[in-house]
Amino acid sequence: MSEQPIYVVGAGAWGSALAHTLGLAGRKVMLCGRDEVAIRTINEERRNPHYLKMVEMDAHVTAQLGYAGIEKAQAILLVVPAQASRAVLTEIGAERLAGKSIVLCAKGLEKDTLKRQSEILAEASPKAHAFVLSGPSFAVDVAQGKPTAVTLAGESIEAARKIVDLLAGPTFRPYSSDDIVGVELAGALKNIYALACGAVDGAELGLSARSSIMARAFAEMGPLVEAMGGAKESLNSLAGLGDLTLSCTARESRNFDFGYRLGAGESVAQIVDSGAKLAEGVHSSPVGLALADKYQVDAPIIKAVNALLAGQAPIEGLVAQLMARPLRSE
Ligand SMILES: NC(=O)C1=CN([C@@H]2O[C@H](COP(=O)(O)OP(=O)(O)OC[C@H]3O[C@@H](n4cnc5c(N)ncnc54)[C@H](OP(=O)(O)O)[C@@H]3O)[C@@H](O)[C@H]2O)C=CC1
Ligand SMILES: O=C(CO)COP(=O)(O)O
Repeated sequence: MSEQPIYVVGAGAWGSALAHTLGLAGRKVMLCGRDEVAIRTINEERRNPHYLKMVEMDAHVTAQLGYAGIEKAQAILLVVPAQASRAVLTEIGAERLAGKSIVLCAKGLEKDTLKRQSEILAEASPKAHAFVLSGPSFAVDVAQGKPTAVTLAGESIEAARKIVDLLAGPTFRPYSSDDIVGVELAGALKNIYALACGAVDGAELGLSARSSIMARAFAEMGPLVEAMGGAKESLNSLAGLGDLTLSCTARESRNFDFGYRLGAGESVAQIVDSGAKLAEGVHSSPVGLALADKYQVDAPIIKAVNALLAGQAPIEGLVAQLMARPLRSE
């Protein structure tokens, strides 16, 4: 029997980049999208007309509308925005996902429910096996074959290693972890902090201020991760420190860019109305704050980002408030 394809659900920037890199590694891939023109163009012209247009999609990748045949997938990568995951999993259906390895690639927390991606999967298909892919990885870099290392978490190291072997390629190197909670929180929270660091840059508060926010963000994450059942040590990883560093320093990060524009004086509405790309942190910020409240963890930077998004204060005022907090040891 010929090799069953890996299904990649979501033909946006990250889904297309992952499909292409898996194809380059010799894997058979089915890329599932919802846009007819994109599907046709990928199959006929080997490029996604909406995302990463410069990339010639590897010949191992086929695209299709919807999820036909997904029950036979070797593994499934879920690569839609965090707020869309539940609807997509529900549409695919619990039965077709049962017993399958599902690699959750979104870096976000669900609004209203405060759920992580693996919790959403457990509700949508209790018999599916959750894995989490996270770490410093811009789609454009991965798609262009630039060297990238990421974290792949599963219920156990042994389980994670099987998926690592399936996804690894010459330029894409996953490291295994058994801390699903820590890894998915790291990915979601770094987007909130990227908004803060972007705003600091946009307001020209200086590189020293930006690094201070990054370091304090790293310290802020630990107690929340631990309170929610993850391991603080998981933050010393590609998914933790690695992604925080990338997203908090690069204008290529959509979250950083969104924050930058806020810091430079635009409002959330202006940025959204201008057709800004997906910035997961905008949706995850209120969830992060609610979780910090729920677990009684001090999270002044997440609080500040929420105030910034709500238009309650400019970043300059919020940083001044952070500077006025009681002095203490690190
Ligand atoms: N881009 C990156 O560098 C990285 C992104 N990620 C994470 O991956 C996730 C996806 O990001 P990314 O691919 O960049 O985002 P994009 O905005 O580039 O793409 C999102 C894709 O999901 C599709 N989609 C949106 N809503 C639905 C829905 N309800 N049902 C079906 N499909 C839907 C979109 O379809 P349509 O085009 O038709 O709107 C689009 O193809 C995010 O959580 C992000 O944080 C993680 C690492 C790197
Ligand atoms: O997660 C990412 C890089 O690791 C992509 O970041 P943005 O979603 O901010 O562009």
